[in-house]
Amino acid sequence: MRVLVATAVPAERDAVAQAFPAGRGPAAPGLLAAGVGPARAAAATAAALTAAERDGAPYGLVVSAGIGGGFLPGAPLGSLVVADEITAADLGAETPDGFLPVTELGFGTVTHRPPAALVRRAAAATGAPAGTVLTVTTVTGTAARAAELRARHPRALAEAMEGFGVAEAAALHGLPVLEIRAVSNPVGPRDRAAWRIGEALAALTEGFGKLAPVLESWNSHDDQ
Ligand SMILES: O=C(O)c1cccc(C(=O)CC[C@H]2O[C@@H](n3cnc4c(=O)[nH]cnc43)[C@H](O)[C@@H]2O)c1
Repeated sequence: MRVLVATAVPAERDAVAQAFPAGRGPAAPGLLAAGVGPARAAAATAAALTAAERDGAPYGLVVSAGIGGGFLPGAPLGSLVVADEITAADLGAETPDGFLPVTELGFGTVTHRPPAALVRRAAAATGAPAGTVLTVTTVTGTAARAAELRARHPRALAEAMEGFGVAEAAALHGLPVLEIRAVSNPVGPRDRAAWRIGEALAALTEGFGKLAPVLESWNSHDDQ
């Protein structure tokens, strides 16, 4: 089964590629630097999936991967998290009584759930905790916003900007999705000096090294 790994930027794509030094073989995934943000990620991922189908080499699994912000204490700097829920945190409406997700307005979806057995295997192989990974269109930059997100999503381990878009594209193609994030910064007050992008990229490489046999051996029929 072919696997497509969609990152936001080339540095993340290259960090994943380093885990597959030969760049080929059964475990080597297709790699796509899809762009930043859920809309761009969805469009680029959908285009790649359509092209692969057209070329007679369809993908069977899509993985959203990259760096992200971590909610402490579950996801400290340099750690890895696996999403068991991929949730669009700001897709909805503000009301005087608080935020309403689009689902409560009668539209669409706000959460995609990766296959449970795949999540378990990915978490076991990497040693990463499994939890909700939020997709936001604005990087959290205040303690108040971090507290609001945590209150609405108590299981959240991390936030990033692409997972939900990648998951929407995968769902439109009838494919399962997984999201893996390496924590580059805490979710909270903006402190650019505290970002540890190099450490997070190294964690991404190490994590994909451990994930390779899981991706290679997994097929959707044995998800239980
Ligand atoms: O605020 C800055 O100075 C700054 C510096 C470098 C990068 C950024 C980004 O906004 C990168 C967004 C990019 O990285 C992912 N990411 C990483 N951490 C977070 C986060 O805490 N919240 C949301 N997204 C994050 C995201 O997936 C994008 O691809 C800013």
